[in-house]
Amino acid sequence: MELGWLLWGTAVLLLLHVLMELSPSVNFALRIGFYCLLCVVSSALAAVACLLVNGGRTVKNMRIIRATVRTFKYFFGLKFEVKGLENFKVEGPAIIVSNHQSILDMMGLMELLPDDCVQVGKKELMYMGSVGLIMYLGGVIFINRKSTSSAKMVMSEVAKTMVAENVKVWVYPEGTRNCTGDLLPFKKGAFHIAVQAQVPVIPVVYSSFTSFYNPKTKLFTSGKIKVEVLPPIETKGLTSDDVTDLTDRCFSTMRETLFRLSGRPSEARDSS
Ligand SMILES: CCCCCCCCCCCCCC(=O)SCCNC(=O)CCNC(=O)[C@H](O)C(C)(C)COP(=O)(O)OP(=O)(O)OC[C@H]1O[C@@H](n2cnc3c(N)ncnc32)[C@H](O)[C@@H]1OP(=O)(O)O
Ligand SMILES: CCCCCCCC/C=C\CCCCCCCC(=O)OC[C@@H](O)COP(=O)(O)O
Repeated sequence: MELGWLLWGTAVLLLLHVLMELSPSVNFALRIGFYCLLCVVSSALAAVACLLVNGGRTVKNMRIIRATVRTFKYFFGLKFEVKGLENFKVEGPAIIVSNHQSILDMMGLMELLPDDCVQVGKKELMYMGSVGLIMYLGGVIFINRKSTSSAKMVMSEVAKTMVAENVKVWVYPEGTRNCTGDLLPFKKGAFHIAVQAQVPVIPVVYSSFTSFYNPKTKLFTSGKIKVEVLPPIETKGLTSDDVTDLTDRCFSTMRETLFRLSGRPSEARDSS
């Protein structure tokens, strides 16, 4: 009986392996499916650990989540080459902004995440079962993207609490995933918070995933991701009138860095 199961198991694994080799679509679906399964199962396990160790919703749980998610890269053959980590060492709170390419970004996020740092996420993520639960327990700030006024209210509250509680806040200023190898125009919420709280903005840039991950062409192989934490941009003395300029400056620096890290030629930069 047990030998029968073993043979069936081996046959199914072999079949999946052959299908993955033959078809990029099957390879992509299985690898993404496995990633989602890993997220769901690890979130459930991490949630139990968070509840046992810290008792409820607190940024301290991010340490447990970070340690869990950092193991994921080994399953997918992903390597991170990180530079500039010393730029996270600012006194007190800060706003961290980074580019957002895919759901795979959670691995890159946790690879770098400093202590006492929460992320801003869309409200819909809260309803993703154990994944929503772990985000809630880690202190993720959920915003309703369908209501500008409510999102702005939550962001303004964040500006106050991040100073009171001495936490850093990680925002994806593009506001959505974008896997084109370029940046979408930045939304200004993160920069408003930074100015309101008078805290620095720390830009983080991940090189383009397009050489190893592309949902359109069903590409998902192993790969190397270069990451750079850029020097903090001070906001002391800036007012709401300076937010547009601050946003534009940060966008230009990050775009330049993205192209450099991704090895994109300068003609391509100028023509886009
Ligand atoms: C194992 C499992 C893993 C577990 C991992 C756990 C980690 C989980 C990580 C989860 C990661 C999940 C990752 C994700 O889920 S990413 C998706 C969610 N994140 C975001 O959307 C963040 C970026 N978005 C913004 O910052 C937007 O601006 C918001 C959402 C705030 C509003 O967007 P909206 O599109 O509605 O409006 P608008 O941007 O056109 O702005 C309208 C006007 O308002 C002005 N304005 C804006 N804000 C403020 C303000 N605070 N005070 C005063 N004014 C403000 C603004 O300048 C503009 O005016 P003007 O300039 O045109 O005159
Ligand atoms: C009871 C319901 C059960 C539902 C189970 C759902 C299973 C979910 C499986 C895998 C989830 C892995 C996702 C990890 C977290 C990803 C966060 C993320 O990257 O969200 C995207 C968001 O930044 C921007 O959203 P859009 O690009 O605007 O869209």
